[in-house]
Amino acid sequence: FPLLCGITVRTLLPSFASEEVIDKDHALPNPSWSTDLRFLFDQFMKKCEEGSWKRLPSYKRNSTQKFQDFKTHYVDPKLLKEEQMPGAQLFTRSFEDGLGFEYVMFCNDVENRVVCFFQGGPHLQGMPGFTHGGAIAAIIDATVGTCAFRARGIVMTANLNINYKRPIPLEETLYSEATGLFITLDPNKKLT
Ligand SMILES: CCCCC/C=C\C/C=C\CCCCCCCC(=O)SCCNC(=O)CCNC(=O)[C@H](O)C(C)(C)COP(=O)(O)OP(=O)(O)OC[C@H]1O[C@@H](n2cnc3c(N)ncnc32)[C@H](O)[C@@H]1OP(=O)(O)O
Repeated sequence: FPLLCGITVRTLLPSFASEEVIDKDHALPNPSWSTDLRFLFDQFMKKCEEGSWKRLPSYKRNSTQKFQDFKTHYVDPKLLKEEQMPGAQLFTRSFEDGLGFEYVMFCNDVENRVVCFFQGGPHLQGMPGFTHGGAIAAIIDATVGTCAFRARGIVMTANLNINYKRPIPLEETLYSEATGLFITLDPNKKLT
């Protein structure tokens, strides 16, 4: 699946403590967003108005029909009892505003494309001053996975290759490249 993944990374001071709100759409600007991230967001919102692109909302938990189908068809119900994982939430949305993954995805379903604009917060640090490679992998996986999911339905990552061309320094904008293999799940096979 073709992917255009723009990654904007900068580190921020932890000044935006917010109450956890599960149902809030987090793929919208908040005060921690850099000028770059805001600029890219505004550019793609204009494309949305023209009709070719759509902004994807993002929540800490997912209750879409396909997500429910995944749980129903592929996962042992014993693993999914709400009382056994009351705090479960989407990894990339499990930080307070500004501290972790700040991102927004836009999709173009005609062209099978998803673009993600991402800003890493201070809790994603790896080597001092740089974004952790695992955090970069996570956001790429989520982006390519969303693209595959929209094109083919319920998929899981079988393989992800990332070229970390340079460490991502703080306060800079740059691009990473990746390829991934996503397998459409067999409805006759349980995962566990
Ligand atoms: C998941 C979507 C839920 C709904 C989401 C709803 C809304 C979206 C909201 C948020 C989006 C967030 C997006 C997050 C994306 C994150 C994705 C992940 O991180 S997934 C987690 C990591 N991945 C895994 O845990 C997968 C573990 N592996 C497996 O479970 C299995 O290996 C498998 C990938 C399911 C494949 O197993 P299966 O039995 O189904 O298939 P086969 O093994 O028979 O293989 C089929 C076919 O593919 C070839 N294959 C398999 N693996 C590879 C590989 N690594 N490299 C190359 N080829 C591979 C295999 O040879 C077979 O080929 P053939 O048919 O020709 O024989």
